[in-house]
Amino acid sequence: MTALKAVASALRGLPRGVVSLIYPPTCAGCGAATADPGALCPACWTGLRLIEEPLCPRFGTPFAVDLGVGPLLSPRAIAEPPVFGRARAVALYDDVARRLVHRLKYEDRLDLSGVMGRMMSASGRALIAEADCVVPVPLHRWRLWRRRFNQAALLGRVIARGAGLPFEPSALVRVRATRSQVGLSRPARAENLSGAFRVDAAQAHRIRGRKILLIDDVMTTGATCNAASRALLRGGAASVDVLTFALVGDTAG
Ligand SMILES: O=P(O)(O)OC[C@H]1O[C@H](OP(=O)(O)OP(=O)(O)O)[C@H](O)[C@@H]1O
Repeated sequence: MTALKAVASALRGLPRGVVSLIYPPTCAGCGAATADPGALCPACWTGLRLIEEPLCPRFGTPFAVDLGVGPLLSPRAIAEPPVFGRARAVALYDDVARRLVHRLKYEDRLDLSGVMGRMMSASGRALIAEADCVVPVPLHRWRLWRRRFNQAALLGRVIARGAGLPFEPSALVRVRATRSQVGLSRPARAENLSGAFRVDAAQAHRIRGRKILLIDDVMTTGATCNAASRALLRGGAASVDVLTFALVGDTAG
């Protein structure tokens, strides 16, 4: 056993209170002291713009007012119907949600995938109940080599484990080394991702005929999730729903 493993194993054996004395729990959003590990402080909770009903059944975008007329599609869902069936997200990509995603993805805070994944499990309960398996949006192998982890896979693993669903991180592959979507216009984002994914022929049996829950950290235009969903459906998936931590944009109307 390495020294690091021995320390980790010893810490696991200690009562939680003792571990908290050595590593006091801090807020996942801002780093302030909290009572419980993996929790958000009251200020970050308040700052998180959680997405609640009423919302567009396709994109999951919240409506500003409840017209009381049942499920209504957003203008965007009518104008550009997505390839996936339904998308849901925990929060609008604002302030606290942005900070959480950035800490996970760019500051190597892999531990945040636990609390973020559990929030996604709660927001995506209806989608999870109908899914057969969980597939994360893959990174191209070069990006994975540089970053050393795939944030969508970390979140997907937490969600799959919580739901008792099969986790399939290698069924879908990113075959083109696309540039980051950050800074691109809406049409350029769609162009960038066009044909970027395909189902690995050797793994196709894992998704064939299955209802897929596709996981990503953020949805902005939906170009990434559309391209990934298209590849999954071409590869034989029965349907694709999307669950992300954050959704860029404001209310749908
Ligand atoms: O809905 P869209 O307009 O497609 O944008 C969302 C995508 O953009 C970001 O990834 P990015 O391309 O920056 O790659 P990265 O995850 O490797 O940083 C994000 O992680 C989503 O995958």
